[in-house]
Amino acid sequence: MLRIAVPNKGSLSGPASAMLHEAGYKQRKESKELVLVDPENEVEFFYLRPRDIAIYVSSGKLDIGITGRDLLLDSGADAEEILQLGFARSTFRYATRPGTASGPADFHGMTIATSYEGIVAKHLDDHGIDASVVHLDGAVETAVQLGVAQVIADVVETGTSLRNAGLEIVGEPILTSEAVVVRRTGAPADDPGVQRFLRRLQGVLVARSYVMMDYDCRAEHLERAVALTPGLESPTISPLHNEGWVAVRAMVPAKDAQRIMDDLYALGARAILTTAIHACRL
Ligand SMILES: Nc1ncnc2c1ncn2[C@@H]1O[C@H](COP(=O)(O)OP(=O)(O)OP(=O)(O)O)[C@@H](O)[C@H]1O
Ligand SMILES: O=P(O)(O)OC[C@H]1O[C@H](OP(=O)(O)OP(=O)(O)O)[C@H](O)[C@@H]1O
Ligand SMILES: [Mg+2]
Repeated sequence: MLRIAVPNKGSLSGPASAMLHEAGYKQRKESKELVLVDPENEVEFFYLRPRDIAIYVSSGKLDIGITGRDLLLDSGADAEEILQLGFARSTFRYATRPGTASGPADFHGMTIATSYEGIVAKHLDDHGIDASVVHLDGAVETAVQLGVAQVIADVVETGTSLRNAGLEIVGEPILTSEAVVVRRTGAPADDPGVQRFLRRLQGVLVARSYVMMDYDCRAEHLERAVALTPGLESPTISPLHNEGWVAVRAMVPAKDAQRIMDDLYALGARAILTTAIHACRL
């Protein structure tokens, strides 16, 4: 049975469970459940603190886990990401009060507050910056106001938390993060259970970002129409009862669907329909 670590709290928890549910797995009904067996799908889910997940996976006690890239890197655990999941997207950045520093090179002798000590210590070391790091569990934006640090390093999504604390970003992003699937570094890549799990999640990712598009067009416009809807491999073309017309079916990126429909219409295509994809295996 495949043993999978799932975040039990925080920003990753809800979207991770939703994605697993969409992939056909049983998910816990109550936030107090710590382990859930899904015998039909031959998997066992362990609900763990997001920060601990890479450590469990690197120990080999669990086969794979869902966590944030930033948490994986911060842990220093011997684990690697094998699939990007597209949620909990953020950047990791330094911030200060305006006028404190124009770049990380100015941090010499300052104190930096963060919940991600591993990432910050490595970044400072890599750039030869001699600053102290103070570890805080959360709400690090307040550390400057309370005089615990002159600089913070934290997760930034919209920047609202920084603005509310009167802070501004300094320097380039230290890293960009999103939810990822991790496994122990060098674990066999061809494990059939892991491969099946990844295919299911990839199916969800595709179903979320593509729609199916159908339309009719005159045969003489087919090449130009197909250039707009090339599909993932190649579109399906079927003859219509009306001579000189064909029906086309292709997957298109959901975000482009309306623009493509406009362009197809302008080309003379008609009966243009888009439908949601609920699940797929490519
Ligand atoms: N506002 C946010 N937007 C996007 N991703 C976020 C946000 N806050 C945290 N994350 C991501 O969530 C993961 C951190 O999860 P974790 O549960 O430790 O923290 P949290 O979501 O801040 O919850 P908590 O309230 O328990 O601190 C990281 O991968 C981080 O990049
Ligand atoms: O750029 P924003 O959209 O404001 O999002 C970033 C904030 O969200 C998270 O905080 P969270 O609310 O989880 O609290 P925490 O700092 O205690 O973890 C993160 O730690 C930042 O503080
Ligand atoms: Mg947080």
